[in-house]
Amino acid sequence: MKTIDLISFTGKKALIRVDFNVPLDKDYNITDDNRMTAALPTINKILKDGGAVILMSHLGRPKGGPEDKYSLRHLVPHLSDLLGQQVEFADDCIGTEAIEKSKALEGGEVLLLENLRFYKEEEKGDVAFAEKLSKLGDIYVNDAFGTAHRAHASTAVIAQFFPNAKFFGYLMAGELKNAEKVLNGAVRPFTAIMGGAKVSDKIELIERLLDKVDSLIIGGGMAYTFAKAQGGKIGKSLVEEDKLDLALSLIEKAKAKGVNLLLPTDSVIADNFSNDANTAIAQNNDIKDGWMGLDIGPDSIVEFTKVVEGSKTLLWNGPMGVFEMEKFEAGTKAIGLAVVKATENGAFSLIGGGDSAAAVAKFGLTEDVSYVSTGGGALLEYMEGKELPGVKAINE
Ligand SMILES: Nc1ncnc2c1ncn2[C@@H]1O[C@H](COP(=O)(O)OP(=O)(O)O)[C@@H](O)[C@H]1O
Ligand SMILES: O=C(OP(=O)(O)O)[C@H](O)COP(=O)(O)O
Repeated sequence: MKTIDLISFTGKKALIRVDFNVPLDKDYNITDDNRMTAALPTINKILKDGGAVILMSHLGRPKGGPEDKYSLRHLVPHLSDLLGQQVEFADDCIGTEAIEKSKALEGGEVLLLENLRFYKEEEKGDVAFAEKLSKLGDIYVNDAFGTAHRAHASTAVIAQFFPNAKFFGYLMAGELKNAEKVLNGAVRPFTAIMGGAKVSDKIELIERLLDKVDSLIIGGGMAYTFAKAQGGKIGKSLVEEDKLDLALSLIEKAKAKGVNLLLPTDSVIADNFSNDANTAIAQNNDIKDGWMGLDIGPDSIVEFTKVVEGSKTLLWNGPMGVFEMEKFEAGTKAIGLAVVKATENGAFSLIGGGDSAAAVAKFGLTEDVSYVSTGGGALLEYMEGKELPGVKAINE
């Protein structure tokens, strides 16, 4: 793999695409800095070599012009703390200020550019815009795994201007290595745990995983589409009516391939979507009219936990319930603890997806699993077997 270990950055300016798309509260405090800390090893290696670092990123989804709430300026104090040195900031990612500040940058110094998505050219993958960005550095490094599934100017198009000077950062390399380990080098038994809101988001992944896993656990909101497809009464639980046939065919495929498919047998049900709702336990095929399933129930926890704890490779994408509300967090927490127990017993556990990472963090388990990916959509697409534009651009 073409990583930054192949070169020394002494006397060079590295232009690094990072994914600093971090959540901010209304006072611009960073509520989860995982994506920033994950990029530190790359930045520090280049600084240690004596190189200068120019960081570029997007933040949020601005509509194509500057908006203060999406300014990367808000990240400068925390990034300076993390690096133990003052980070310079340019009010624009191209133009005179960016050029002058990059030129003036000495080895060991760090410059952060303003949000790339303040230009609509970024998401359009505009070649002229990519070329302007490319002028700022001598070497291009892509460490933005979370954005690697986007064919944008800074993530993919820019690479053509560095035919002999484009590399993966350590975060990219680590993410790809771990995803590969699960997808093509899994020690058995291999269990995938899928959850979250919608089946439709994860169909392709489920289909592909049926060729790889020994067990597939399906929980969360998507489980009710399976329950209804099998003739169950699901009240007003989340359902995708147009995916009922697909759910049945996935059950059939699992059977044909000898995959142990586990669906919840019971649920924590509620009379409305709120932490103040009245709750009860119900069989998954017998949920009262007007009630909805918002977490897996106690019997399902026991069944799922057994399989998780006996696994040697685990891929977890999507929470088991509405873990953001205390009344519906038990299923996700129990599965998280089972993943940790399996990991302590030698399993490799990979957690992916923004909400799954948030759930693991909420229960304080981040340090106790093998790897929490910084990618949501990017990891899913990689696992589905798609070529990520950000990866392809470096490799070709
Ligand atoms: N039974 C359920 N009913 C409604 N929403 C659910 C249910 N179970 C989980 N969810 C919601 O699904 C969301 C996460 O789904 P998703 O985006 O697919 O996960 P990820 O970001 O980990 O890939 C969470 O906000 C969670 O509250
Ligand atoms: O947060 C991100 O992806 P994710 O929501 O899939 O985790 C990335 O920064 C990509 O952002 P985008 O989905 O606006 O292109």
